[in-house]
Amino acid sequence: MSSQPSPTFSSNYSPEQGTKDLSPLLKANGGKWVLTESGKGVERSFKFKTFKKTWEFMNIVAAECAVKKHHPEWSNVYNTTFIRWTTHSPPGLSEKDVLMARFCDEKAGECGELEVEEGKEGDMGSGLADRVAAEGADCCVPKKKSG
Ligand SMILES: C[C@H](O)[C@H](O)[C@H]1CNC2=NC(N)=NC(=O)C2=N1
Repeated sequence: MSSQPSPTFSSNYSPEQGTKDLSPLLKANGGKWVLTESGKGVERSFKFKTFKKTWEFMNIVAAECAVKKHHPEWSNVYNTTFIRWTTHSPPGLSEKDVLMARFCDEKAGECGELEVEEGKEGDMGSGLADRVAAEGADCCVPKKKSG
């Protein structure tokens, strides 16, 4: 048994509020999300009947990301998508991460989410998301204003 990480919130999200908002979403409290090793994010996998259903769900999430101006670290293979919510700047768990995690739970239910077998949900898709985050992402580097 390894010890549970504790959450690290973004500097603009009070730990009191964050803890209150996040707690019900965590597996430890009957939710489905687990904290990342660093405590700066939450992650879980979602499984659906088909690729089409999975893609539909990802489309719904992507549309909400555009509204919230907040993106996930995620990956997909066939009928499973792995999603991690973390904020890059300022680093840690932000209110948007918690809102988006809750949004995903709700929409996945509406898309017919299937149970992932206990013990099999573990690292599904996290390796791929880690690689993209480490090698590819220049998403949240503050951009210089042009002109
Ligand atoms: C300007 C824009 O809002 C920022 O770059 C946003 C975009 N989406 C983001 N998403 C995530 N996950 N973390 C961020 O820090 C972040 N920053």
